[in-house]
Amino acid sequence: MNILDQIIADKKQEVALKKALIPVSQLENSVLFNSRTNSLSKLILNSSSGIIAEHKRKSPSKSTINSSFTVEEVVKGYQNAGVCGISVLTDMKYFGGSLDDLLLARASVSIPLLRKEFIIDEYQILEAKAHGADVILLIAAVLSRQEIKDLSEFAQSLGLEVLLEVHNEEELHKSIMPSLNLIGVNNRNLKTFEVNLSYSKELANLIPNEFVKVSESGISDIASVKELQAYGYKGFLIGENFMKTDNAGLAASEFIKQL
Ligand SMILES: O=C(O)c1ccccc1NCC(=O)[C@H](O)[C@H](O)COP(=O)(O)O
Repeated sequence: MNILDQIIADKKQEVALKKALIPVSQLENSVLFNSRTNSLSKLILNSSSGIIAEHKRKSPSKSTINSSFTVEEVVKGYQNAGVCGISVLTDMKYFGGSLDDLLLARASVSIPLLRKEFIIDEYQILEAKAHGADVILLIAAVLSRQEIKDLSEFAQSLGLEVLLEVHNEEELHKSIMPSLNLIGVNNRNLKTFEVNLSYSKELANLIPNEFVKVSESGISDIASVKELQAYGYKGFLIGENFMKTDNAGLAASEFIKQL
């Protein structure tokens, strides 16, 4: 079993447990559930940098990245730096995140928040909305076309945008449909952890222009962003490069000033 299969097997158990503990009605009655959402895709299209900065404590590929920052200081630093949106990892076992992180982020900033999660069930989309997300992630490698359709349409019916993540041509072709807003190419192979920006470059022309193109993972220098911009990428999801420093917000600010 590769790491992605393991994460999904754990996630199925986690979701079943949470469904038994917290009823849908509780999520739907939460204060944030009926609040308005912000469009990440519009902000990216109107920005010159397109940076989506990630709150990431640890990862399966790198173990601990940073455990000393508070969520509030990271996300406020990112917002002050001028990022378009913030990705908040909510998986506890593999990334050290939680839905409380998302809630704290929502209380601290007004810019769009992406719930970075392994979404396999509508229940997790209701959780995302109830905890202040504006965007959800769907990973093509772990979902069928029908599941992507059902989950993305459900998210959009709640006012959430959808970032669909692919890693190869087959996943991209399977997934293209109108109920997506952004298409992200993950430069990290989630089964082997190999990182290579060539994945974004190879898929760039195959992504229809109506979707905002996002390049994800392994981005650590300005030259890479400029190169990817030339391939039509407007959004850049960056986690470790900022989180591994002493001041994630400052690192993001210095990065954006050079763009
Ligand atoms: O980051 C990992 O090791 C990882 C392993 C297995 C599944 C997902 C994983 N990461 C999720 C992400 O997509 C990244 O956190 C995100 O794109 C930012 O990447 P980076 O800038 O390289 O931290």
